[in-house]
Amino acid sequence: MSGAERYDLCVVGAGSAGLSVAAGAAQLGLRTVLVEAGRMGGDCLNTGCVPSKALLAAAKLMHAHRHPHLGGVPPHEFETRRGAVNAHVQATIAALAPHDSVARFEGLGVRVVRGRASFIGTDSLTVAGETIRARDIVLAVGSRPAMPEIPGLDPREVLTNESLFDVETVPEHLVVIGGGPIGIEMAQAHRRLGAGVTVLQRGTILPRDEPELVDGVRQDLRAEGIEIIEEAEILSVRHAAGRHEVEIAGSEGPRVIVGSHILVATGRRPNLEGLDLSRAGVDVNAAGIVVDTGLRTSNRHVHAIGDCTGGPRFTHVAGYHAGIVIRRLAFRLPAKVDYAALPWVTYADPELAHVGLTLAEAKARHGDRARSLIKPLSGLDRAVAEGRTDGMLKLVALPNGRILGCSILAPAAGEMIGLWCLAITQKMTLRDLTSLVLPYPTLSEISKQAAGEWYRPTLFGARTRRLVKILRKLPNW
Ligand SMILES: Cc1cc2nc3c(=O)[nH]c(=O)nc-3n(C[C@H](O)[C@H](O)[C@H](O)COP(=O)(O)OP(=O)(O)OC[C@H]3O[C@@H](n4cnc5c(N)ncnc54)[C@H](O)[C@@H]3O)c2cc1C
Ligand SMILES: NC(=O)c1ccc[n+]([C@@H]2O[C@H](COP(=O)([O-])OP(=O)(O)OC[C@H]3O[C@@H](n4cnc5c(N)ncnc54)[C@H](O)[C@@H]3O)[C@@H](O)[C@H]2O)c1
Repeated sequence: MSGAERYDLCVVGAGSAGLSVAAGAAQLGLRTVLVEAGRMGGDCLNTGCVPSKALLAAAKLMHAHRHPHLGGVPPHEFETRRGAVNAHVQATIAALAPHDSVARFEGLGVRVVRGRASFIGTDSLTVAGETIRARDIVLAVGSRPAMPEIPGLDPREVLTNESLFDVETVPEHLVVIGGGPIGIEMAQAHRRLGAGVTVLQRGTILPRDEPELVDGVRQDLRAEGIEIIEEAEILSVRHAAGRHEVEIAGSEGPRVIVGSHILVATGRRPNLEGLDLSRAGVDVNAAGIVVDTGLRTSNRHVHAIGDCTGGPRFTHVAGYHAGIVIRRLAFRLPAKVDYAALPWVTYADPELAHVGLTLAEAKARHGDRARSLIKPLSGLDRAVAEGRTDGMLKLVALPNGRILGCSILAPAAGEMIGLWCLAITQKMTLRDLTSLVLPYPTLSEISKQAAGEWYRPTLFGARTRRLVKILRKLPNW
C-alpha cells in the first residue's frame, strides 16, 4: 500500500510499546504502518533492559565466584575481561533482536517505514518525504535520559544508558548521579566487575519502594564496597582529561569526589522533538504526552503509550498499554488503565520486587486499618541452605485479609512477586494464600508463611482454643 492511501493504523516508534501494538493490530487484520527513526526494539532491546540485565548476570556470576555464599566453597580470584563481558551483552541483544526485526514485522503484514515522523495534520504525518495518513495514530516514541542542570556538567563528557554499554574498560571509579533503578543496578554491576563506585542521590535511593527493604539494599551495596551518599546536593562538576570532579555540599564544607567516569541516571524525558504535535492538536506537559485513562490524547484519533506518556516507565507497562489500545482500536472496547496491580523489580542482587500499595500509600488511602507484616528470609529453609538469608517480605493488607501490596527482597524476588500480582488482580485475601500447597523447600514458601502469620493471633487465640476444646469432646467421625 502506498502513502497516498489511508491506513487503519499508523504506529510511531518501534520500541516495546509500538512493536506490541503493531504486531497485534496486523494480526487482527488492520492495515498497519510502523515508523521507526532509530533501531528496531528501541530502548529496552538496545540500551535498556536487555544490555543491563546481561551485564548484571555476568557481574553476578563473577561476584559469586569471588565471594561464594557457602562455607566450604573457596573464593576464586581472576581478572575481569571487559571485552568478554561486552561480547556477552552484545550476543544477548543479537539473540533477541530477530523478534523485533523489520523482517518479522513485515512477515506479520506490517509495513515498516524507516525515518523520523512529523505531524502535518490531525491524521497525517510525513516520514522521509512520504505522507502517511491513518484513521488512528498511536504515538510510542519513548524517552531518553534527562540531563540534570548542574554547573559545569557537560553532557558530552558523561555516560548515560545510551553509551554505558559501549565502554571498553572497567571504570577505575564510576560516579553514578541518581539512585533510581538505573543507578542502583548499574552501580552494583560495575562494582562487581571491579570498579570503585560512588552513588549520589538527591533524596534517598529507590524512593518508590518500602523503606525497610530499601535499607536492606543499601546495606548490601555498602557491604560490597559501594559508597552511597544520600541527600546529596551536587554543587558543580569539572571535567579534565580522564578525570571528573564532582563537588557536593557537606555538613563540614564542600567535598570533591573524583571519578574516571560519570554515569547520569536522573530520570527520563519524552522524545517529542520534531513530532510537531501542535499540528495534530496533541497536548503535552512536562512529563510527556497528556493522555486520559484510555490512553487517548487531546486528538481523539491519536493515542499515546509507553514511556512518552510520563506514566510508569517499564517494558511491561508498554506491553500493557499496547493491549489496552488494541482493545480500543480493533474491538472498540472502552478499555482503561488500572495500575492497582502494577509490579516493578529492581534487578540488584538480591532483587527488590514490589506490587500494589506501599504501607504509606495504603495508610493514606485506608487510614490505620492498613497494616503490614514483615517476614525475614532468615527463617526459610531454602534460604539457609543457599546461604542467602539477607532479605525479607513485607505485605500490606486490611484486617479482613484483603491484600493491598507486597514487597520482596530476595534472590529471585522478581519471580516470586508474580503470585502477589495474581492475588491483587483477582482481589484475593491472605486466607487464599494460606490454603496453597507450595513445594518445599522454595523461597516462594515465604509468601504462604507470611500469609499464615497474619492469621496466627486469631488462629492460636483464646477463642479458637476454646472451640478445639469443645470439639475434642465430640465422638470420632
Ligand atoms: C538502563 C535501563 C534499564 C531498564 N530496565 C528495565 C527493566 O529491567 N524492566 C522494565 O520493565 N523496564 C526497564 N527499563 C525501561 C524500559 O526500557 C522502557 O520503559 C521501555 O523501553 C519503553 O518502551 P517504549 O516503546 O515506550 O519506548 P522506546 O523503547 O524508547 O521506543 C521508542 C522508539 O520510538 C522511536 N522514535 C522516537 N521519536 C520518533 C519519531 N518522531 N519518529 C519515528 N520514531 C521515533 C525511537 O527511535 C525508539 O526506537 C529500563 C530502561 C533503561 C534505560
Ligand atoms: N528494573 C527496572 O524495571 C528498571 C531498571 C532501570 C530503569 N527503569 C526505568 O527507567 C526509568 C529511568 O530510570 P532512572 O533510574 O534514571 O530514573 P528515576 O527517575 O527512577 O531515578 C532517578 C533518581 O535520580 C535522582 N536525581 C535526579 N536529579 C538528581 C541530581 N541532580 N542529583 C542527584 N540525584 C538526582 C532522583 O531523585 C531519582 O530518584 C525509570 O522510570 C525506570 O522505571 C526500570
